[in-house]
Amino acid sequence: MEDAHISSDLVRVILTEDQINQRLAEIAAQIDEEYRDKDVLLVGVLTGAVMVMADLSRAMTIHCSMDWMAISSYGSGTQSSGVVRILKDLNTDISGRHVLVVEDIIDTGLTLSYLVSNLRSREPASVEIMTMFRKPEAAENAVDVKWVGFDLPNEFVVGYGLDYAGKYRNLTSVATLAPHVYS
Ligand SMILES: O=P(O)(O)OC[C@H]1O[C@H](OP(=O)(O)OP(=O)(O)O)[C@H](O)[C@@H]1O
Ligand code: HPA
Repeated sequence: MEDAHISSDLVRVILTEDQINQRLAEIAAQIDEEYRDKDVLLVGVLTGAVMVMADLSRAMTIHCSMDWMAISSYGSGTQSSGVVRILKDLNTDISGRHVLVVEDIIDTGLTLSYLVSNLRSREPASVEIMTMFRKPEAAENAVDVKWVGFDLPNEFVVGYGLDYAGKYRNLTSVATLAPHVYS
């Protein structure tokens, strides 16, 4: 029977829970300022953004609404399939609304470039992006991101919403996985 504790599968912690919380507080203060006089709709991208949406929204002190989309490009592995699909659309009509997309990670940037052009076609008052993590390759699919928590090295990481094969999302830090996990 494999060890049920997540920690036995980790090699290196890249970001601690404290670092994540501190950065979230800084970003939440900037978002408060930006949307002080606007009715902002936070759009979380399922499933990975659940953690950042919950923590960011509670670090904010202004009113906000929330909605969710599910988009898939990764299947169950570590490589983007390159094909982006909407699995669940918004419940909200965003025409004339100020939309802030909340993401866990921008890796290739494919998911967000598709999502942002899709949202813009619905004629919102504005669309901005907040992502907790960003990988170097994101620069290739130019998406204009207003708030980035952390720039990460180009390796596969898990935790704080990020999964491998559906697991590790509930890790409170961000870490790399041991080779035995992939074999
Ligand atoms: O910039 P990209 O290369 O497109 O990658 C980023 C996307 O990949 C992950 O989603 P995934 O499709 O794995 O779904 P999940 O959130 O349910 O894990 C992540 O949550 C982003 O939405
Ligand atoms: O490094 C990653 N980890 C988990 N999910 C991801 N989706 C894109 N990049 C990653």
